[in-house]
Amino acid sequence: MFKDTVLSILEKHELYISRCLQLAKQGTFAAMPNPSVGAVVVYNDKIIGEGFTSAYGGPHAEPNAIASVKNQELLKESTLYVSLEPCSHFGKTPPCCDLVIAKQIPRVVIGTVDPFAKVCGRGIQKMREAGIDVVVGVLEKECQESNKRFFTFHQKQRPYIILKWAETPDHYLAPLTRDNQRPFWISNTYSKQTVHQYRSEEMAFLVGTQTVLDDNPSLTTRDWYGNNPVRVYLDRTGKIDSSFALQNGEAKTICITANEALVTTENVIYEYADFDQELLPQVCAILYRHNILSLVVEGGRQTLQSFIDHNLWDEARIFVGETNLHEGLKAPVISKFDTEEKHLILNDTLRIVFP
Ligand SMILES: NC(=O)C1=CN([C@@H]2O[C@H](COP(=O)(O)OP(=O)(O)OC[C@H]3O[C@@H](n4cnc5c(N)ncnc54)[C@H](OP(=O)(O)O)[C@@H]3O)[C@@H](O)[C@H]2O)C=CC1
Ligand SMILES: Nc1c(N[C@@H]2O[C@H](COP(=O)(O)O)[C@@H](O)[C@H]2O)[nH]c(=O)[nH]c1=O
Ligand SMILES: [Zn+2]
Repeated sequence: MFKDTVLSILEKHELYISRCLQLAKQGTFAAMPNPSVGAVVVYNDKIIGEGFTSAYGGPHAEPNAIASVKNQELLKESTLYVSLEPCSHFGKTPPCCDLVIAKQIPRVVIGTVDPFAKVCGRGIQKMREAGIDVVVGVLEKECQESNKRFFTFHQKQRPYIILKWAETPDHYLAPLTRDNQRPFWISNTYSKQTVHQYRSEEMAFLVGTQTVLDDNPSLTTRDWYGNNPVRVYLDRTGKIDSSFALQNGEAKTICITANEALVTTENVIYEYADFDQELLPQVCAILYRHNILSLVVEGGRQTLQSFIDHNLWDEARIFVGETNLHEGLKAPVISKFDTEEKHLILNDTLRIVFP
């Protein structure tokens, strides 16, 4: 298709990095906490090899792309395109930059530098020192966006934070009074299934104390495929005991508390915080220590509003149901945001808002 078109070098670079980004999407959730990367090998304007990051612990995109090239001799005259700088450290796999050097690939085009402190330019430097022609910064913003959880984690030392709640069209989160320890459902069953899909995609879900007391949530992935997220809840004094679902051992669970008499059990890891100081920076530091790249804050109102008021959010997913409540607990308010998408889920509207 492109044979008869004369593409500038930059257009070619952008074309192949775009393909890397398409490939990277295939690995996004399985690779976490690793970034998902795409790589293509190009010989004489033709793609001869492709790869993306395997599930966590498996080979990275570059070895996968290189291994897919049938005639390995052609690597010596090819260009490797990759959406993130090839790694230079020994993690679960050996450094990708060493493989690129060993295969004598003469040119490498990189989307963006790796923000991870152990790499961060070292992969590029090592390849240049080996005589490889390295170009950096093609579709840089798009490449960073494709690994937004990983970039937020390394650049801000906190997880990528998604706020999520369901509200009525008249902006209520829950009725005023409750007579059982179950959630009051505002959104429909397909929205609920969507939330369970989110639970399989993001690394942790957090709720406030009152939500645990009122709803007794499980925060598990029951209505979708995949793993349960890490469950996190706030419990300053220690009101939540083993009768609550969050302590049933179904998933790794972290309780953030001020009560140092609470000791970690098989089912709950207690992390201590000073609730007289700003709590949320402490929550972020604890989750960073647990290597949690993404967090969904599920409620309730006070907890969500405190993340909003501290500007500690990267995305909000708001499910708007179809039935008014007329009175109740008011939904959180985001008074300023940059962009908004709207999707229909049967009669619910899903608003996705970015700061
Ligand atoms: N429609 C929906 O999507 C959802 C609805 N809900 C509903 O929301 C209701 C609960 O909301 P709400 O009453 O606002 O309670 P929360 O669940 O937000 O819990 C509030 C409590 O958590 C602790 N806490 C929260 N944020 C902070 C902070 N920044 N610093 C220190 N402590 C903090 C405090 O505990 P302490 O006072 O002990 O220090 C506070 O009283 C429930 O009825 C539930 O059904 C909940 C989730 C989602
Ligand atoms: N009521 C309400 C939600 N409530 C959220 O879901 C939690 C219950 O999770 P689980 O016990 O795993 O099903 C509950 O504590 C609260 O955080 N979510 C929604 O998508 N729509 C809704 O209408
Ligand atoms: Zn690598």
